[in-house]
Amino acid sequence: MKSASTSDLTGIILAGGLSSRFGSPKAFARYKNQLFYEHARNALCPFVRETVIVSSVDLLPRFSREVKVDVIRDAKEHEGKGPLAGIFSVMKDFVNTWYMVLPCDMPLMNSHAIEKIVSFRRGEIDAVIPKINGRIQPLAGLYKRSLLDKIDCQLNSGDYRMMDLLSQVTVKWVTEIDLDLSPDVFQNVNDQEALNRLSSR
Ligand SMILES: Nc1nc2c(ncn2[C@@H]2O[C@H](COP(=O)(O)OP(=O)(O)OP(=O)(O)O)[C@@H](O)[C@H]2O)c(=O)[nH]1
Repeated sequence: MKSASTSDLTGIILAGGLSSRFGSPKAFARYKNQLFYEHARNALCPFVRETVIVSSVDLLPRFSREVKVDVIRDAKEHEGKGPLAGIFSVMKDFVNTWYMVLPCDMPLMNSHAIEKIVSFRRGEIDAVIPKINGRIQPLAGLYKRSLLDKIDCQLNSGDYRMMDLLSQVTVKWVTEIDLDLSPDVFQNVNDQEALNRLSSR
């Protein structure tokens, strides 16, 4: 895979949350001989200056033992506020122009998809967000650092919804046709049944 210019891009892997439906931390679930977070890391790697895993405080020791990339906890002021808090936390600590965000629970995600998504970045837009089979995928999108203050304000107001952020900013929506890939890539795994289905294909 040919790598694009990477200096203006930081990768974010969202790995906090409770994984209550899955029953154990999803980042450390296994698919095809790799842990879930490793699939995300490998997809991002060719295109980013660095990848940052953002997780809850209880998982930090486990990540630090296993991972040779940056791992941080959610910013204290927004802890427990969901994925938007994770994005905020990385933007705050790692200054860059663009952030390619992935959840830790999309093990079919690959570099081809990332290459396509980041190729849509332009100065005049705030985010590139996939709309796959008509379904918006805000956790697998590209976000501009200029959104940092807006995200902070929104989280402070008690509104943690990604869609409320996206409704206020300039978004380039991209479909599976624009991205030239199978919708399966965006399949996320929330429970053991979904993992079993994926593994038995
Ligand atoms: N950093 C961070 N990531 C989060 C947080 N909440 C969810 N995520 C991540 O966002 C993605 C989607 O999370 P969900 O599956 O909706 O929530 P979850 O808490 O992990 O799982 P459930 O308890 O089953 O709802 C996953 O990659 C999570 O690791 C959070 O508060 N902080």
